[in-house]
Amino acid sequence: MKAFLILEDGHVFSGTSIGSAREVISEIVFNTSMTGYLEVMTDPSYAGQAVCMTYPLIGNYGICYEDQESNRPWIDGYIVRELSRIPSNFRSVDTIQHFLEKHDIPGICGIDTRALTKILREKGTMNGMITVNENFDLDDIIPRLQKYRTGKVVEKVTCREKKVLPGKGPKVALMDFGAKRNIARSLNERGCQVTIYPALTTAEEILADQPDGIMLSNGPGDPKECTSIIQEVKKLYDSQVPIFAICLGHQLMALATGADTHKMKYGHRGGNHPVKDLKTGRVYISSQNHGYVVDTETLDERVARPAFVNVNDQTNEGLEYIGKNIFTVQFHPEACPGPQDSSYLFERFIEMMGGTK
Ligand SMILES: NC(=O)CC[C@H](N)C(=O)O
Repeated sequence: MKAFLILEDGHVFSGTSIGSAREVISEIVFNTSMTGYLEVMTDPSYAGQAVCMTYPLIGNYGICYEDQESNRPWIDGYIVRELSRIPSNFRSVDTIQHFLEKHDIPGICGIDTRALTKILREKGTMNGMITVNENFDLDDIIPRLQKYRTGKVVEKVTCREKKVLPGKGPKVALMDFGAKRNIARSLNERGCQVTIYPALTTAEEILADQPDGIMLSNGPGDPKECTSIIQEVKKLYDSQVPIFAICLGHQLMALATGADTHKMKYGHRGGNHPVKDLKTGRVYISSQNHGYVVDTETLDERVARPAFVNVNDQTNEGLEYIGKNIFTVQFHPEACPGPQDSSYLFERFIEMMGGTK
């Protein structure tokens, strides 16, 4: 079946429908990872976005459920050049086609993803529609695309109930704003007892459980949409409990302590983003997925100082909070997909909490 990707600037790509035939409007972003497509699809930070994979052949090693970063795919739509017809992998239990269909997620294949990516890089991230309706009316669709806003998405992806992963080491409270599974796993396999809390849990409730440390997770959407969560994060900042935050968590801590964030032109999504540790000068290759960034000019130097910078575009990649046991990163030390260069940061967090007991 034919499908179309219509961008809000009027570009139309024609390809073949994959997954569900449902029509969807979403923000269109691109990801440059060469592997790890299932981790991307199931990363809750993509809720509210349709993802174009720049790697030209997707699906060749099938779907291995144990690689999922959450219990379902969260992308609004999927855009690929070529979908592998014959996945081959001894661990594979499904195909992308079936996986998307099962979760009612539409997609399009057979389009020039390189041309699409160039448009997004030149004009910036924009909204788009994936549809199988051949009689679409651009005059009707374009104003709808221009008006569309993603809105609040954290509430949609967070867990419904508190959950404990037992461990003999430090007790970590993990705030689930749409956490990738490998954050809890990275802490748990280093001995931590991890309690995962729904995003709207109050600071009082978390602190009453007396955690040794608090982990603020990644998550979808504009950080400024998380108004009530930001107030709770401020209370966590005011407590003396060590805090480590990743991506959305990093942005929320910055907003909670008076700094500002803004939307980037087309964001960072992929597995090869170089970040430099400003203390040591050492560069790590990191996994990234974000469209917003902390404005370093708005940082109060008495509150926080930049700890990491992106080597490609000099944007902020991490903060260290002055006089506090708090550090936060914009990139993903939990990888999945992507390089594991920065997984040592979980060990740094454990040391901040007093080490393994
Ligand atoms: N992976 C994340 O946590 C992303 C954070 C935020 N939604 C952004 O796009 O910048």
